[in-house]
Amino acid sequence: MIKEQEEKRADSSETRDGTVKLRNPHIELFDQDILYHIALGSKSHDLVEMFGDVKFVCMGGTPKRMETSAHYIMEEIGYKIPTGTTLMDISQHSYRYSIYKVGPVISVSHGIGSSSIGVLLHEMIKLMYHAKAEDPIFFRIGTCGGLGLEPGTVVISDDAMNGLGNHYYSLPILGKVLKRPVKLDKKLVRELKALVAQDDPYDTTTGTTMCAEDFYEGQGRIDGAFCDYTEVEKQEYLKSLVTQGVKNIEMESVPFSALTHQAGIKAAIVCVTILNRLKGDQIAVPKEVITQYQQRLQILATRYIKKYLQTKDSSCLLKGSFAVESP
Ligand SMILES: O=P(O)(O)O[C@H]1O[C@H](CO)[C@@H](O)[C@H]1O
Ligand SMILES: O=c1cc[nH]c(=O)[nH]1
Repeated sequence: MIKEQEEKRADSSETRDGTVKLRNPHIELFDQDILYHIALGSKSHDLVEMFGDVKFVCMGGTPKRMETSAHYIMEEIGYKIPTGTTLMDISQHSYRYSIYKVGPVISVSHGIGSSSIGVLLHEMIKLMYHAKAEDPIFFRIGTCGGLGLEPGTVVISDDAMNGLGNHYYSLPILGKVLKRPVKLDKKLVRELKALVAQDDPYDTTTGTTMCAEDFYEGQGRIDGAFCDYTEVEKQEYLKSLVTQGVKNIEMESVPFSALTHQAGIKAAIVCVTILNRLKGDQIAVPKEVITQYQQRLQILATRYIKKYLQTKDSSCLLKGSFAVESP
């Protein structure tokens, strides 16, 4: 009972008026808050006008995936931009991350690994705060290595842990290690699972995601530039992960789930396996197949977004960002 209550409380991302609260008293004292890596600022841009309607922030590793995803969402939610214009990368002048906006949905790339997504999360959370966006939900849609799963399987994370099996995000701050607990919204996991269609031609499962600090040795691969362990030791390690309920390995789940939880933002991670790590390390799947696999993530996230928009006031389908196409 107590556990249930705790879960309910922890699952609730809602602050009293739904806007994102910052746990940083300094920001309010600045003349302007410069969101350096996304090339936006609280004074240089009207962030409320630009992003006040945001309900979803979808993140994924590559700019191309997030641009494609924005186009897919645009099609699916029936969002129109003027003929002769195209979606534009709002943070193009940062040369770091790419941000697309389609009505109430932001689609943004986060690069590889904890520090890259960590920096972006600070700035996206602050962006939501400055924009006064209400109850935004964050999704990470990514690729991963599966453990005993058929390539192309979709994994909805219900927990995340680091390479030491810890369910917290540790970061050295002022010379001391700060640990922030990992927490994903259980209700959101259930809602996403409920959107899996019986005739989806692939499996969708839930489980713990391991977040590695590296693609090669950090994930126990034997195909990096260095390797000080044997194939047998690697297999033992991967099997021990399976016994801990780990379904997949990627590189951002821990900071993503810890920092969104810290900000009181509901968040979910949906990844597609591009290989079965119990069978090998090299990614031999053709790029076109990986692109098809990635569409499965867009499909699931978009089902959720559409359902949300159908049940809420569709007037949030208002503002986007587009650029005029050159003739
Ligand atoms: O496909 P993305 O979202 O980049 O996610 C996975 O792929 C990258 C490694 O190839 C890491 O970022 C990992 O988390
Ligand atoms: O094995 C994999 C595949 C994609 N991304 C990862 O981090 N690991």
